[in-house]
Amino acid sequence: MTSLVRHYVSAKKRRFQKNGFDLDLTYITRRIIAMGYPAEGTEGLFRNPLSEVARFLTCYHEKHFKVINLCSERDYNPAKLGGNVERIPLDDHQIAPLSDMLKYCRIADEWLSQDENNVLVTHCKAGKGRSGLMICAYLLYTSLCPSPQKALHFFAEKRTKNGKGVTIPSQKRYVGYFHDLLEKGPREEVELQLAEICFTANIVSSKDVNVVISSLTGREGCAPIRVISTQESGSKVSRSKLARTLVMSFSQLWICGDVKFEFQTTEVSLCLKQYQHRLFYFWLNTSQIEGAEMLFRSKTELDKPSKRIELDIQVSLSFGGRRPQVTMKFWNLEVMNVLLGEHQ
Ligand SMILES: O=P(O)(O)O[C@@H]1[C@@H](OP(=O)(O)O)[C@H](OP(=O)(O)O)[C@H](O)[C@H](OP(=O)(O)O)[C@H]1OP(=O)(O)O
Repeated sequence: MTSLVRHYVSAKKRRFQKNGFDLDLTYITRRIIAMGYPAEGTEGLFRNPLSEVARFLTCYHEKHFKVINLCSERDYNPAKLGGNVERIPLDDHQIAPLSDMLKYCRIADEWLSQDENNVLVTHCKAGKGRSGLMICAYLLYTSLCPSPQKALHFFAEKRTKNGKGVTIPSQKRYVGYFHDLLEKGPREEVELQLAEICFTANIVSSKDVNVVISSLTGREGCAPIRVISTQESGSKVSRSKLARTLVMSFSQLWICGDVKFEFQTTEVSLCLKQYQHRLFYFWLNTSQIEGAEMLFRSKTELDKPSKRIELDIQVSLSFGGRRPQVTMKFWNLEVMNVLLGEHQ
């Protein structure tokens, strides 16, 4: 019964089923493993049981495995997996800053180059989104894959039966950003002046929309820079219900680093309490924006879009100016250069 539940939960991911093992675990290459969370207690009934993961690793890779836990939402005692466990905490369904992607690659490279028999085991919760993001970064770092598209395809084919590995558009975008970092070196940190958000969607004709703009601030997580609500009369918003278009304008709104835009509507629950319903979100890194506009042409380009949004949605951000970063420091250019220097 538990086996059926585990198979159901691991869905289309390829499992390791040999010699009495049945785990949500896949060899992406001979030395790179992705797996689902090694869980204990009730969670172990429907995910990989931690004791089975420990037994597998000891049986196949004794003293030659290192585990990287990418979950920010849960943890376990590293000793239960032999002690050689490192954590790079990332939030579920979100991006990793480029510095964390580089950190992962450095840890992987150092470990794998120590001994031909060493393997690297990466997991998040499902071992698909966040793990895929980091493993794709490493496939590029080691030139095993020549392009972001090839890396994403390679991971998806190895890890899943339906070719759906990293599916969140912002995570895919960050694999592209990482490739750019490897090819061209770190870019100068820039601040962008956000001049306008233009939003065309079915929801505009019937609902008020709130946009929460937040910025990644290292380990403190994501801090809101600005919340814009079309309900507030003070904000500069123009709406055409017929054209289903909403335009929000700003004069002095500067954004920098890894920035998240989350679009929401205010809804009322059955018990008459107000709550924010998320419509979709996306991430960008300001240094990677080259033109004066960033455009999302359809629902498929947005992260975790709500069922309430129709396919033909369009969102654009217009930037009024750019300047070298002066007020905030997200990742240290010097350190990035040193790390990349050693790589090249
Ligand atoms: O792709 P989906 O919709 O199956 O979402 C995965 C989630 O499945 P769910 O939606 O809860 O059934 C999945 O959750 P569960 O394992 O199903 O609890 C994870 O959150 C996974 O992210 P990651 O691989 O841990 O980074 C999620 O993967 P991403 O969507 O973040 O790629």
